[in-house]
Parts: sequence; structure tokens; C-alpha cells
Amino acid sequence: MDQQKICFIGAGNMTRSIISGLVHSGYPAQLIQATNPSQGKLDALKADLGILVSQDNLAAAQAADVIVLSVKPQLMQQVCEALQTVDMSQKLVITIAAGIKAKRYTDYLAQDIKLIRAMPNTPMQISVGMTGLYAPQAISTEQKAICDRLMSSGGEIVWVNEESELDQVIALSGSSPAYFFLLMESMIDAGKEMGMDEDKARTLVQQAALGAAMMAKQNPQLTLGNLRENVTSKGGTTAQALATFEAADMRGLVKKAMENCIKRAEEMAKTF
Ligand SMILES: NC(=O)C1=CN([C@@H]2O[C@H](COP(=O)(O)OP(=O)(O)OC[C@H]3O[C@@H](n4cnc5c(N)ncnc54)[C@H](OP(=O)(O)O)[C@@H]3O)[C@@H](O)[C@H]2O)C=CC1
Ligand SMILES: O=C(O)[C@@H]1CCC=N1
Repeated sequence: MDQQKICFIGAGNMTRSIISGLVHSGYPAQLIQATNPSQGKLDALKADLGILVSQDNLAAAQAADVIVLSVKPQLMQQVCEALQTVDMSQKLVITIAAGIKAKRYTDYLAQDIKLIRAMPNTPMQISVGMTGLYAPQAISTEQKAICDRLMSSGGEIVWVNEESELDQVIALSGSSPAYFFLLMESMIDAGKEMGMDEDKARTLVQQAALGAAMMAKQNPQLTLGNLRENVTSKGGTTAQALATFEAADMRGLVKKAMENCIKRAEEMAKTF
């Protein structure tokens, strides 16, 4: 697998996250290329990670064994249509775009392709990412291994059997780092209003979040409810905070947010 030439079309946040994981896991940087219309992100990727860069999508796609489509969903059709002259018969195409169904890519690229839809998240940048994967048709063991290698270099992967499950992956892990950041921001803001210095508040909050996530991960025999109860002394401080969240139906709010996340992915699938 580490001989495959990989080309990322679009060099934004997610491409940077994936390539960082890949390079830091030992994948040869000279086999990785990223394309982008503006030069600044390309220069930064080249300087930081030593990969090849180009503004020429067509040439980069032609030269690649694996093409990772990494532009915003609203640009995907236009970007793919410009690649229709590339013979994809021996290539693997991976798309990370939210909300575009697999079958659309056959239309956009005007040929049969071997495609995998991936739904990663930005923590891939530091090798603690989470990626959901879906292949609409049978793909070879070798192609599956290529995708596993590519995405697991930045964290964990999970294959789903139905394309609709990818929308659930978006709500659960693709978008969710942002939910946790919002909660952390809210806590830091509250800490500041109470008089805590911002840097100190951030240190306290981010370490608590990291600790909670690591405890959840390292104690699979315990439910998250168990872990929560272990913090919550009867008649103590945590109970008061949790009661405030429950009284405001935090669980219902989270569910609504996730439903709206999925609804947006479904709308995007109709639009693009
Ligand atoms: N961010 C996230 O957490 C996640 C994102 N995704 C998906 O990843 C994809 C990329 O998202 P993200 O990285 O956040 O977005 P960004 O906007 O950061 O990156 C998209 C990049 O595509 C570039 N671009 C625009 N037009 C072209 C073109 N014609 N050819 C090549 N590159 C082009 C943009 O360049 P410029 O800025 O110079 O215009 C930009 O650098 C999206 O489809 C999104 O749904 C999936 C999971 C998580
Ligand atoms: O917000 C978005 O649409 C993308 C997909 C998941 C995370 N970011």
C-alpha cells in the first residue's frame, strides 16, 4: 500500500488533517499530492509536511492511484466534471464530502468508478480521528486495505453497511468535535465571567474533557452513566450542575441538534 500515489483534490482543513496523520504514520510524503486553487495552503502543506503540491487538478488526478475528493459539497460537481477525461478504471476514488450520495459521482465523473465514501473528523490531524466508511459496491480486498491504511493512519475507522448510516456518522463523529468545542467554549466563558483567568480556565476545561474522554475509552466495562455517577457525590456540587442540565432537557437538545445535522445532510443530498 505504501507505494500508492495519493492525490487530494482540495487542500483545506480536512485534507490537512488527513495528510498530517498519514505523514506522521510514516507514509512517504513524496507519494502524496494536494491540489488547491490558492497557493497559500499549498505552500504551508509543502513546508510543514513535505508533500507535493499543484494547482492542476487534472494532472494530479491523472498521475494518482488514489484520488481523494476533498472540496466543499457545493463545488463537487464542477470539480468532478473537470476530471471526466481521466481514466479512473484502475484508480480508487475516495470522497469525504458530506451529503453527496455515492451514485452521484458516477454521473459527475461520467464513468464507472470504484468509490468509497469516508466521513472523517478533524482530530485525524493528531491521530485521534474517527472515520466512517461506506463502499456502495464490492471493492477488492486490496482497495479496502488501501482505504483502511489511509484513514486509520489518523485514528479509528468503522465500516457501515448502509449509506444512510453515514449521515448518522456525521452527527455522531464528523460534526461532533464542534459540539464538544462549543461546550468547552461555554464553560471557559462562564469561568471568565466568574473571574478566572482565560488561559487557566482553558487549561482546566480542556484537561477535564481529555480526562473524561480517556476514562470513557479506557473503561469499556463501565457505562458512561457509571462514570458520571462516580463523579457525582450525593448532595454535592456535581449533582446540582447535572440537575440544571437535565431540567433544561440537555439530552433532548442534543438529540434535536443531531437530528438537524442529519436533516441537513439529507437536504444536501437532494441539492448536490
Ligand atoms: N471540516 C470537517 O470537520 C469535515 C469536513 N468534511 C468534508 O470535507 C470536505 C472539505 O471540507 P473542509 O476541509 O472543511 O473545507 P475547506 O474549505 O477547508 O477546504 C476545501 C478546499 O477546497 C479548495 N478548493 C476550492 N475549489 C477547488 C477546486 N476547483 N479544486 C481544488 N480545490 C478547490 C478550497 O480552496 P480555497 O480555500 O483556496 O478556495 C479549500 O482549500 C467537505 O466536502 C466536507 O463536507 C468531512 C468531514 C469532516
Ligand atoms: O460541517 C460540515 O458540513 C462538515 C461535515 C462534517 C464536519 N464538517
